[in-house]
Amino acid sequence: MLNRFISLSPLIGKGSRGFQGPALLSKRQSLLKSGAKNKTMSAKPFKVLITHPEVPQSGIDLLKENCELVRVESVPTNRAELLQKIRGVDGILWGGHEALNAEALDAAGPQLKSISTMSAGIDYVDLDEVKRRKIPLGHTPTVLDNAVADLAVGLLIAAGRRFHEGRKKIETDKWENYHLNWMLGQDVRDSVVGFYGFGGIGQAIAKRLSGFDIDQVLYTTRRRVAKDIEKELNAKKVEFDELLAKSDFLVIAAPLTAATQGVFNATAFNKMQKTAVLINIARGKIVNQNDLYDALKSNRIFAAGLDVVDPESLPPTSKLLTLDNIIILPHIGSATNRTRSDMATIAAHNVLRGLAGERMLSPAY
Ligand SMILES: O=CC(=O)O
Repeated sequence: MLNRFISLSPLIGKGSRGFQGPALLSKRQSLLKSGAKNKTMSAKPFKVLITHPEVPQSGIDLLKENCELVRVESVPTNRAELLQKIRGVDGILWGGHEALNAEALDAAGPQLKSISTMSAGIDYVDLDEVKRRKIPLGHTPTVLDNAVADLAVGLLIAAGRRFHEGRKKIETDKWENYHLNWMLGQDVRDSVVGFYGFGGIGQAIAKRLSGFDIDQVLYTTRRRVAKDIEKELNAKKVEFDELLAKSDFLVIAAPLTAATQGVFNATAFNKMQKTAVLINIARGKIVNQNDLYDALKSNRIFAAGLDVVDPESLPPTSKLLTLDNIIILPHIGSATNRTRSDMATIAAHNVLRGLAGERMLSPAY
């Protein structure tokens, strides 16, 4: 009966999975444009909590057709409000990055059938707890690949070509371009670009960089990517040590897990080239920040560009901010209007599909 009311299969293709790479992007784009035109019902059988007041209207409009919406109003999220409003809901669109754990699931109650985050990374979710309760969980990878990839390319050039340091030179009246070797940076042309993690975001970055005449893409992942993707992107899977040794630019694009936490530490930096540039658009905790500070301060590596740090917010007193050879952004990889709206659309579809007992568009497990 539930399926009859809110099945999205005709709209999004039964069993369709989340985006797996550039090849499938066009399919996702047409999905997003198609919108959801479900049959309007007189009674709304589901109660869905929206945990953040700024979830874009695209997602709200989809959900409100068939669901009674309950909304958290506070920003940053007031946990007490969330825990009170979560009681008795059937579905949740988890709009922020606050802990989705046993406390929240207990407060919701056993009728909870469907949750989607509005993020690609789900390191703030207690996944074991969600799985144990057999609650379908969705997330929103892929729709943010392009926005994050654009930002990563920006960071890579900004760090390699010393944008931040250049700006400081002007501010401190140290414009010394009468020196021929002043402010020289690293070429992207003919460089080896390494990826630690090579999913949709990594591949979207590599695709963009092919326009910069790079020499080769290397990547380290658990599983090899499809051969046609390797061919298209001139990419080769290598062991971590080779990645460290050969990359001129090394981009971290892997999820934060127990296995990836702290992997970029002093040992790793000591295996990198002195001219190497490190980019992190994934999660701050993958990098040991003290070791990164030392590596940059001693010019053990050339520069770093970070969109993610640990903790977030980074305190303004952080010693990282005293360095010239680092550029740091406040985790804005997916922060474009269109991407945020697409994320809300996919999250809403996930929630609706979970409520209908159907496979989510982007299941997280
Ligand atoms: O970092 C952003 C995300 O995981 O969506």
